[in-house]
Amino acid sequence: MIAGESNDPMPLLEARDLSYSRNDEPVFGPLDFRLHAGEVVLIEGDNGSGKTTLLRVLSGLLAPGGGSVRLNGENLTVARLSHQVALLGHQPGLKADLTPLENLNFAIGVFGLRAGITPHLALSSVGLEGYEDVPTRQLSAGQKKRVSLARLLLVPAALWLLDEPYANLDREGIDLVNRLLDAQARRGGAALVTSHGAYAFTSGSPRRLPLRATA
Ligand SMILES: Nc1ncnc2c1ncn2[C@@H]1O[C@H](COP(=O)(O)OP(=O)(O)OP(=O)(O)O)[C@@H](O)[C@H]1O
Repeated sequence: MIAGESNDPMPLLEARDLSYSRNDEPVFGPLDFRLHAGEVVLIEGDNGSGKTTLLRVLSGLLAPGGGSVRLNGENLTVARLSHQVALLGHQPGLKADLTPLENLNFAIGVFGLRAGITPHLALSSVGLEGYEDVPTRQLSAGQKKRVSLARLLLVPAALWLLDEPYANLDREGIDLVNRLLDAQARRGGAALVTSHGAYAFTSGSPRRLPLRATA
């Protein structure tokens, strides 16, 4: 039994005995953790400790080797994942030939749109006003990262899985990520964040989930 289980409100995300192995070699786990609405949790670990692999399992890209993941008390399904979980990976996940606006409209078509925001508003919130119609291939790495952040703002997912969201960003971009995480927590969402940087989510003192290389 996990400490505090009987008194806890329903967690947004719950992992029990979660593990992943590759070629019979353990990558992480078994892990038990819960993430509640309004929480940002930092996943910490050395290079190769399994942080990216964990996020890929939680986002449904990889099947768990063992254990279970529940979202709002229910087992993961592809339909639930696509509308409730947003993954920001190492790669920006954008079509290079499309403009930022076209990329965002594509994402809205697949994942839906959060109430009260538009693609133009999202792009201006991440400092990309004036870049709406530029082919994405012409953007810098940091500007592409900002388009990915605009996509997070647009989609209605309650759970954000952010893999090194600060990578390629300047100081102002780092502050932007922290403001977005704050806003996500305040509106009742939650986020799991991997980062090597000491600048990660400095608002309050976020809970930390340590991962250790198992091999
Ligand atoms: N596609 C793959 N094929 C085989 N092994 C892989 C693959 N991806 C990752 N690994 C291995 O799985 C382990 C965990 O990798 P993972 O990328 O999850 O670590 P990480 O904690 O995110 O690392 P980093 O801090 O360097 O980003 C490593 O030992 C890595 O070599």
